[in-house]
Amino acid sequence: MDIIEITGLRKRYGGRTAVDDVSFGVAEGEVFGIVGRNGAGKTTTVECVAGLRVPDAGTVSVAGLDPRADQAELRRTLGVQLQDCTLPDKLRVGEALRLYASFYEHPADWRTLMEEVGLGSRQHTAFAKLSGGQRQRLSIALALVGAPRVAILDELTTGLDPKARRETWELIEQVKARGVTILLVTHFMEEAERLCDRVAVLDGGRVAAVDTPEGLIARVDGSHRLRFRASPEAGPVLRSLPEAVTVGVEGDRFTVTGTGDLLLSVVTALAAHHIAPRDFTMDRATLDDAFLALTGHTPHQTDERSTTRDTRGTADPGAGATRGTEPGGKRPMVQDAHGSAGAQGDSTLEER
Ligand SMILES: Nc1ncnc2c1ncn2[C@@H]1O[C@H](COP(=O)(O)OP(=O)(O)OP(=O)(O)O)[C@@H](O)[C@H]1O
Repeated sequence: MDIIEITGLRKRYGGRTAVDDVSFGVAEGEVFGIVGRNGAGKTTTVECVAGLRVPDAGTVSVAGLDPRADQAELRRTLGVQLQDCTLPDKLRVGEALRLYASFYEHPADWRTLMEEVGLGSRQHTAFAKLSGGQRQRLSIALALVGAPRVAILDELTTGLDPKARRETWELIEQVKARGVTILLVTHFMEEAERLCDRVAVLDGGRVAAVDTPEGLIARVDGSHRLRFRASPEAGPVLRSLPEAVTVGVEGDRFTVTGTGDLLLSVVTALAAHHIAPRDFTMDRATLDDAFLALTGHTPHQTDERSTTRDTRGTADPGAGATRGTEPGGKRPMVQDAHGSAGAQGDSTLEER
């Protein structure tokens, strides 16, 4: 049984369908990516997994739990870091971790966690004084302080500089190495390619494909590209190869795209005809190319169904958090549905 199972998930906001018949499963220990453009339905999907939204149709289960019906138990299983998260400016790193740890019966050791995420020297630093990368590391630590089996990390590296992004990736790899299952939302294909065992491509609220990054890339026609110089006789030889999808010629420069064993078949065929290629280079398609091939858009475009996001939250008093009340619609760093064992009331996010 998969640790996360989503079947036929559908969610509408007013007349707009955000998530439409989404199904996939996540195996325990996997880093599973959800990729898509802005507005594709990624956040809504993970909010349903976290029990923060009520699906209009379909079922979600996390370690056999129903995220809506079994909220108390879910808190012990699932750690959540949602997009645009924030904490009160004056709250210090150590205070935040100690506070969040206090919500759990069997938390991780917050001091150890603080060291592991590289914030040991920042224990007494106020949230407002942290850099973007440090805030993200803190948000990962807060998502893990309850020692969850599953962590949801939403757009973790958006807004980070390349160095901070790479450091965050290394941290996620360490979390994976502990056996934590990670549901990772991103619109950075490089991030998904590097970190994810499998990826669901969401487009217009629907699943366009679920596969390993390599599997998605292999679906791109002409996913391998060879460039070299050669004598004109190479043209007919290359065009006769079943592995070659396109053969371009400009003077003595050849560009051949294809799939599978393209390199081997090109080199073998040229050698058989005593043609020696020069200045040989090879590159392969990326997940960006696969995304474009699958959806017809680049991951950085916005879904035209999308509207400006509202704060999307209620001021649910828990964990000292101020969900939905921060300027700019920022959310608390870790949703209090899972961070505050003592939170009162319904933790569903408000809908327009
Ligand atoms: N609270 C809401 N009220 C109305 N519409 C919403 C609300 N939340 C999301 N939407 C709409 O639902 C669709 C899916 O949004 P969602 O945030 O799930 O997508 P996303 O892929 O996570 O995008 P982003 O990367 O921008 O967060 C979009 O059209 C969005 O405008």
